[in-house]
Amino acid sequence: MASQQVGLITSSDHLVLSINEELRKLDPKIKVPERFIRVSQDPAPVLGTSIPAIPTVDMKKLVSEDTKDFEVEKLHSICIEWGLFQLVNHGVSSSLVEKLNDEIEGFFKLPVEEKMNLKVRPGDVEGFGTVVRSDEQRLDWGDRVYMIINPIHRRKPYLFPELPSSLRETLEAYILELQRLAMTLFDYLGKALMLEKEEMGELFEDGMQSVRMTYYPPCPQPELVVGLTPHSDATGITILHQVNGVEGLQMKKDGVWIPVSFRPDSFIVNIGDILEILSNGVYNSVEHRATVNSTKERMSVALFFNPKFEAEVGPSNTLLNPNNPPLFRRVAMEKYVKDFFSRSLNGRTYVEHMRIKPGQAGNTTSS
Ligand SMILES: O=C(O)CCC(=O)C(=O)O
Ligand SMILES: [Fe+2]
Repeated sequence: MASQQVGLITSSDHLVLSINEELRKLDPKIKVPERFIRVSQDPAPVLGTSIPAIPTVDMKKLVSEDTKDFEVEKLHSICIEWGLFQLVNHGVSSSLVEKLNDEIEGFFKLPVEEKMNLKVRPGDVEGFGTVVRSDEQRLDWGDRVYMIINPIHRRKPYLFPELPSSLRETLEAYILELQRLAMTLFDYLGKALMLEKEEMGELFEDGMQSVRMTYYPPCPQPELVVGLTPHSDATGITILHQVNGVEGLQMKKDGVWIPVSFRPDSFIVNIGDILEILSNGVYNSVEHRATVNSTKERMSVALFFNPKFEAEVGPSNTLLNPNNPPLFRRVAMEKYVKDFFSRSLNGRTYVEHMRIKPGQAGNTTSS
């Protein structure tokens, strides 16, 4: 039987792409179009046997007087060694999380024409769809919507306010809960790094926050594609929730891809570029990617927590001394965001771009 091509929806300017709804009902004989094929992109092996358990941080232990010293130590070594952990006993109610799951599933099931009302506009990166920067760009096997959610005046009037009202309300409640959680985590990360007491709060309170919701359809040849290109997050921390329990996240550790398995009632927290820079390289902004499978659709929602737009990002002065000079340049947050948005997701390129090269001054801003 002749192989069928999977339909793609592109906007007239070819900036935006979304995988057609028909992917849901894919005939297993359908061949993956060339533009999705990524096999040779990252040949790092995937650990198949004796997969190490993803480390766990227990929020209850972190905040309890009796256990917090031990848990902060643990948090510190996990952020150095892994840059990623599952957060249990996070205190976000399971009924809110279940409601959010239903809403996100409902959103991705909407007719594509409705979702395209939220499509990324030319020159922008926020909205529904993937920005396609060149004809050669290989595409991810997923549909996604990305938007800034905080500060509120930075919300695009045609995005967050235009989400279906029940999704918007649930997401709003979830964002509030996760803001609280993220600030608590920043507080303990500051303790773990032995920063000045107010340093984390001043940087991240009322910070720039964004959300990405992603839908990964089943793929007839999952080994040929990726759901989300390998990347590190340009954030302080990211809190990821896997909507329908289907796994697919992988992280790179010591040059090897490790499947990230976690308790369904936990969140995955990962260290982003900004915390690697702030900690002067002590913490690791972990490279990760999403894989897909042949039978099950997968969905995730990631909340990204960044410093406030007015802040300057750079290694914390508390950590610097003549024996520990800055490893990264300083940059105004506003510029950092602009630079990041002008690039495609791709490995750890941005954090490496911020690294001071031998002979380079440490106080220059990113170019
Ligand atoms: O879907 C996932 O598991 C990963 C999502 C992610 O890494 C992101 O949105 O930045
Ligand atoms: Fe990510």
